[in-house]
Amino acid sequence: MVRVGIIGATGYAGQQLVWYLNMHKNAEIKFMVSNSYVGQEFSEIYRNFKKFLDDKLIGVEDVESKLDEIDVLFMALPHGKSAPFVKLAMDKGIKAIDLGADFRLDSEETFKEWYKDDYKHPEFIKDAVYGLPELKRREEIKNCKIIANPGCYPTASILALAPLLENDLIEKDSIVIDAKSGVSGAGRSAKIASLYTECNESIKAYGVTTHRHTAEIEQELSKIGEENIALTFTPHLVPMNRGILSVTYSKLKKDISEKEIYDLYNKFYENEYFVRVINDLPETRFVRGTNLCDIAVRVDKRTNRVIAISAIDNLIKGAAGQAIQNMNIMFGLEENDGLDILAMNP
Ligand SMILES: NC(=O)C1=CN([C@@H]2O[C@H](COP(=O)(O)OP(=O)(O)OC[C@H]3O[C@@H](n4cnc5c(N)ncnc54)[C@H](OP(=O)(O)O)[C@@H]3O)[C@@H](O)[C@H]2O)C=CC1
Ligand SMILES: CC(=O)N[C@@H](CCC(=O)OP(=O)(O)O)C(=O)O
Repeated sequence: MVRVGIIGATGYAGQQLVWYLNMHKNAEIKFMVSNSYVGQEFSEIYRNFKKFLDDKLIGVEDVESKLDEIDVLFMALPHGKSAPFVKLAMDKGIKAIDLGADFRLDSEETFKEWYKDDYKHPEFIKDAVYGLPELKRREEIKNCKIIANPGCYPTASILALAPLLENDLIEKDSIVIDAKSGVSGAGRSAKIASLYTECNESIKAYGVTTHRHTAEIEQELSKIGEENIALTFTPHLVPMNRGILSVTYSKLKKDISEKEIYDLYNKFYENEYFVRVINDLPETRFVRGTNLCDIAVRVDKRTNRVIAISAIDNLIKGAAGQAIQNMNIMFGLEENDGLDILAMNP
């Protein structure tokens, strides 16, 4: 049994972690931490858990004394807030999985440029592994102390583009990513932009040229493509609760058929339980509630562009599901333990 603690259990990503871990046969939730609801039952905040998980939430000041009870500490906190808890976990020799961005970027300068903040504990960057298992990082994930769990848009976008770069099929300065997210991606805290009246019956681009996920996507794609990649990433907010659709465009380097590209995608993802390379175009409703990522590709012969499209659930493959997938690898469990769920549709 893997014993876990969750800080930020009351946020959207945190409650999704709780949902999956609560029914994970090989994991046991030892404590859940909140900032605003200390002393209340978890099921008072998320009433779908009533009778199934009524444990009381503890405060951040109690975390240190509870670390002896767990094997791994999950953090689903605003940026910059996880690093001090990671330090506590490292001091106790406990593994840490951060759903935020505190250890995702390899360079302190890049972090400062995109997050307008300093890395809180840069001494741990070397110990953190970017936890996207489908990039063939399982050995590193298994042996590391800290998982920097990828962001939601980066997960969808990197998985869509990785086989093209691995096979050197595209011009590296030609990548454009047009991605759309449901509103839960913005978290549960009150913000005017997330109000029903602000986002219902409307769609908008935001963070154009400035979204911090650009750096994360560039970092990981540059490693696969073995050269520095700069790309255009434009996120959009759409009026649905969850889901990300990432539509990527890049210029092909050579004449290659759609069928040949599909063969390369199928080979790249042939042993990946959570990636489905599909012929139909991905839709968020078919991955909703799951840890799956659906991917399809099309070639536009007129422009010689390849369009790779992916769909994920931002809270699951884009956050909590991926974090549990990483935990499963770290603790030698089956990778799909507790995550073997299909979308309920309609
Ligand atoms: N939403 C998503 O789709 C995704 C989110 N993530 C990442 O996961 C993390 C959490 O995001 P999300 O769940 O959306 O955010 P929410 O705003 O929904 O939740 C934030 C959580 O952090 C807690 N918190 C806030 N401030 C503090 C503090 N100073 N000390 C301790 N706890 C604090 C809140 O506690 P309380 O409720 O008690 O106030 C809450 O549990 C972020 O880093 C985000 O980037 C990653 C991928 C996808
Ligand atoms: C719709 C929406 O607002 N989405 C969030 C992405 C949240 C996320 O997962 O990213 P991090 O973990 O890197 O914060 C945003 O664009 O900021």
